[in-house]
Amino acid sequence: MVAPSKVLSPSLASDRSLKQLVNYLSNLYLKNRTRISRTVYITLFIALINRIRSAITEQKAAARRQAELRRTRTGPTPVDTSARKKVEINREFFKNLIRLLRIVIPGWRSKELRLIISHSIFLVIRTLISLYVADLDGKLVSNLVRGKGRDFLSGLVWWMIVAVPATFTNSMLSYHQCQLALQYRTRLTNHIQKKYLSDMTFYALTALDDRIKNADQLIVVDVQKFSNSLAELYSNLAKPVLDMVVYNWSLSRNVGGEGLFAMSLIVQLSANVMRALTPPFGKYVAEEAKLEGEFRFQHSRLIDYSEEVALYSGHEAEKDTLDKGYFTLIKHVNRILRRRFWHGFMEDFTIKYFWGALGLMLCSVPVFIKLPGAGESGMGDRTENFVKNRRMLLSSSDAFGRLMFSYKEITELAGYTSRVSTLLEVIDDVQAGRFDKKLVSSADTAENAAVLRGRGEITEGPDIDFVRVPIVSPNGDVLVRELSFSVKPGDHLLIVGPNGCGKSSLFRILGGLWPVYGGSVRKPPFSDIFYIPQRPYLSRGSLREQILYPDGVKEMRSKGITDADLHRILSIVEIESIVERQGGWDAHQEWTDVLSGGQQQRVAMARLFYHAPKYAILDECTSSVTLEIERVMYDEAKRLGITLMTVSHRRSLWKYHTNILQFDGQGGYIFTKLDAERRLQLEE
Ligand SMILES: Nc1ncnc2c1ncn2[C@@H]1O[C@H](COP(=O)(O)OP(=O)(O)OP(=O)(O)O)[C@@H](O)[C@H]1O
Repeated sequence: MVAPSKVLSPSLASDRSLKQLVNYLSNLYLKNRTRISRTVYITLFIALINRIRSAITEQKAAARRQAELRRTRTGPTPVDTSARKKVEINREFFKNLIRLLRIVIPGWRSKELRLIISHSIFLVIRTLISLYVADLDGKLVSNLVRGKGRDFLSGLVWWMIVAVPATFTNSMLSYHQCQLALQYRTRLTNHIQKKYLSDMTFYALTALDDRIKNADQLIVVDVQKFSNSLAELYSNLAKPVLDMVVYNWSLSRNVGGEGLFAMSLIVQLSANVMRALTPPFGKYVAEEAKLEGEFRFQHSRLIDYSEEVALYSGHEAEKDTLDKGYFTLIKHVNRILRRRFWHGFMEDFTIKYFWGALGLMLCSVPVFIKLPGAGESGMGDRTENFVKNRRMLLSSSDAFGRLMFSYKEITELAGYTSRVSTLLEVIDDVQAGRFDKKLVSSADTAENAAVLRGRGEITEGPDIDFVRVPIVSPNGDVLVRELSFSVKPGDHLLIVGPNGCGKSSLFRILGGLWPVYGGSVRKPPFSDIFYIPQRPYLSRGSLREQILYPDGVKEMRSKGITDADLHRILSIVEIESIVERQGGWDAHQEWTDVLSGGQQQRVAMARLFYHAPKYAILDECTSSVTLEIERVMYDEAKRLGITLMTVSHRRSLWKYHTNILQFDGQGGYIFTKLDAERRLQLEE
């Protein structure tokens, strides 16, 4: 019999296919002009067309709803130039596919391979059951024709018994296919996220390289589509190939034409019955889209704040949040899968077998109940036609149709393979220090080009010492040709200069985000330097985690710090009241929305006191707080023995520093002591 999903598949429901179907049904009608078939064909014909039309309308409406939902949840999809790349089925595709297959099926003993094997076994079982059902069908019909009521009834009982393993196998196949897609996706997402959140790759990918514009879209959407496509392709290729071999071998034992008509009636009638029993899949899909959107949003957020997270070295904390987002989504998808499994079981059983049995009983009416005008020979002719039609339908629409569609699916898979592979290639390049960025025109000058070709030396030490280090932006703009300065523990450095002269860039080099193109840099280990930006980064998590970031509660406990200590830290910057106001330390909020700009800067200061690092970079981080709070902050930081490097235009801050690095915005700079005389000069 033909699955209802196939009858209603969008491809079949296209105008051309519909025309072919109409022609086909008309031919059948002309060949079978008997009284009963005329009535049955006309009814089924109208029902089928109605059903296809309503399926098209439903699908269009669902697609519109999905698109609407995606727009409201995630905003417009960013344009990715890699998407426009021409994708072909060639050596490159197979090479990339094999590379991805090695990730999603990591070994002979992997769960994925076990799933593929059991999926294949169920495919074989389904074909065998189909053959058996075809055989049984033939016997039933022949008993019907011969008027053997007893044999017909016992055949009918068998039919219902076989229905149990048959429908179970079908449900199992779709369950396996979804499980396989999910497994592939989990493997690939874990693989990519592990790489993406190591070695500051998430920062380098956006800031230092132009090839990937929307890593979030690739990781969240394209990986999923690739996984689905790969899982679908296997069953869509394996099944028709298997069917063709088996059906050729078994010659005339097919199910066929009558199945299509019976199924169209069954689909029509069962649509009403099933509606009452169908779980709210629309709601589930909406929820799934919402969770997808949230997961994607978390990735977008990481891109928005990649610099801050990188300088905080917060990749582990971010990975936790992303993993949590992903597993909430997968939990939901798994729940839907289980519902779909039982719904599919029930749907298959009712539509294909229960209603199939009723259809056969309907055909038996003229045999057991004498209809006026119906002759014995007419019955035999009808049966023969039915059997002939069955064979025709299966051989023409099933195996060949599937194989034809599989080419389209392979092309789609090639598209997703190319996108996911490009992401992995660029990640590998970026991790190996190979960047592809459009350079500014000034990078073409001989002198600047020479700077860009060079490489500097980086060593670890107790202090910060830059010797003749060029400051170069990622697009090759040489901001300062040679910068030399040093900061010893206990020195406090003030950095001033016009906008865009390279003040923050200095910290990007210090934090290891930008490459060192020349000279030598000596710096303490990354864990000894703490960065506070002008726009404080507030993570997704509890209020407590905002103070600890990028530490978690486990690290806090291991450091012997308690909530009372955190409370004391907050009271230094006079925001201890937010604990009560926001609902305690464990309260979860979108903190950037609920805290004011000044409060957010104070939380960042509290974070500095919690970590008490050896060095702190304060990048315009007191712009929204009062002079009094600024004083408290500098006094407390110095009391904790933190060496400070401040970027600020505020004069009030000069008195807290011992040295000054002053850029002129033309590539020149002065590095000197910041004593009373110098302060006077600056004030002039
Ligand atoms: N990811 C990037 N890609 C390309 N250019 C960048 C990038 N980040 C910064 N730049 C450029 O580097 C230059 C120096 O930037 P930087 O942020 O160091 O300026 P700044 O001195 O801190 O300025 P401000 O006082 O406005 O914060 C600017 O011209 C900026 O456009």
